[in-house]
Amino acid sequence: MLRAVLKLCCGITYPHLRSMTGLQRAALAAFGLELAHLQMQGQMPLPTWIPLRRTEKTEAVEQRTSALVDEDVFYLKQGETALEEALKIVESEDGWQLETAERNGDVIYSKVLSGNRKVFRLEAELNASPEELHEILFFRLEEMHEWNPGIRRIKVLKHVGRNTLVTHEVSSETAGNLIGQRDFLSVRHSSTRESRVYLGGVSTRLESLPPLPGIVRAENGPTCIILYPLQDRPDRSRFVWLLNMDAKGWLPQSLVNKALPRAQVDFTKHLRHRLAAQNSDNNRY
Ligand SMILES: CC(C)CCC[C@@H](C)[C@H]1CC[C@H]2[C@@H]3CC=C4C[C@@H](O)CC[C@]4(C)[C@H]3CC[C@]12C
Repeated sequence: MLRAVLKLCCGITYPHLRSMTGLQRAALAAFGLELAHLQMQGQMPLPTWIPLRRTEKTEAVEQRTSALVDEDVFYLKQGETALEEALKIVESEDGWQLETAERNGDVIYSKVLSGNRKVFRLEAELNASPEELHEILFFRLEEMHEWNPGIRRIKVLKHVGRNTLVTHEVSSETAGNLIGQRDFLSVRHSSTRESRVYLGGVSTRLESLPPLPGIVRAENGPTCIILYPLQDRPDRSRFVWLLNMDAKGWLPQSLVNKALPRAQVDFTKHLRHRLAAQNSDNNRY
């Protein structure tokens, strides 16, 4: 019954949704996200394509659990593969061109992959150890909007073990973003090897979170961040970030190719401020 009512509502509202603007769209997007979360927490019925026999409860629960386990394995594999593929790109030696060299020593190289996708590799030194950055950039992902105005919000939709996440990321409409608001649905995976931290990610799909009205769903190809401790200063890190993004929407490629390295520079600037704030807190107490 509830499902029928929901379907009816969707049908009736569809033409109006298409003509919505501004705040209304944002409200609707938030509503959609909440529904998706309810569904993930099992407070809403699963879609009909999961065969559940409602009369035999235990069997239903078992089926649901095994479906989730398959799903977990899927995300885990997707995350690991993304990291491997991104590392191959970032560690490839040929075809990189210097894009920008900032006064503070940060550099961005770019490279055109087959299929004409331009990817960007930022290299910087940061005033924090790889573990501290791992904490900020992975385990405390949902706090990112607090220190980075380029991000509207990040929500972890699913945890698979400690090192794999499914996340929904929404960029801001403002803050030097030439391109307009985008959202991303990603699987993110982290791993640690010999005091280095690797963060990988790629766009993924989730039936319960289709693109939101009014926000263009962009796509991440395999991307990664590598955090190396500096040999003589283990409290500092070398930060290497591969940005591999299809911003989608009808935009001139030249505009996108300017906005992406700019977004990397901005991101790094905000990350530095975040680290500086943390360091001054530590000195105070
Ligand atoms: C220019 C327009 C299209 C996009 C601007 C926003 C970009 C720069 C934002 C949107 C989503 C953001 C990502 C969201 C989540 C993560 C995972 C984290 O572990 C490292 C940072 C990283 C990878 C962010 C990097 C910056 C990011 C890609």
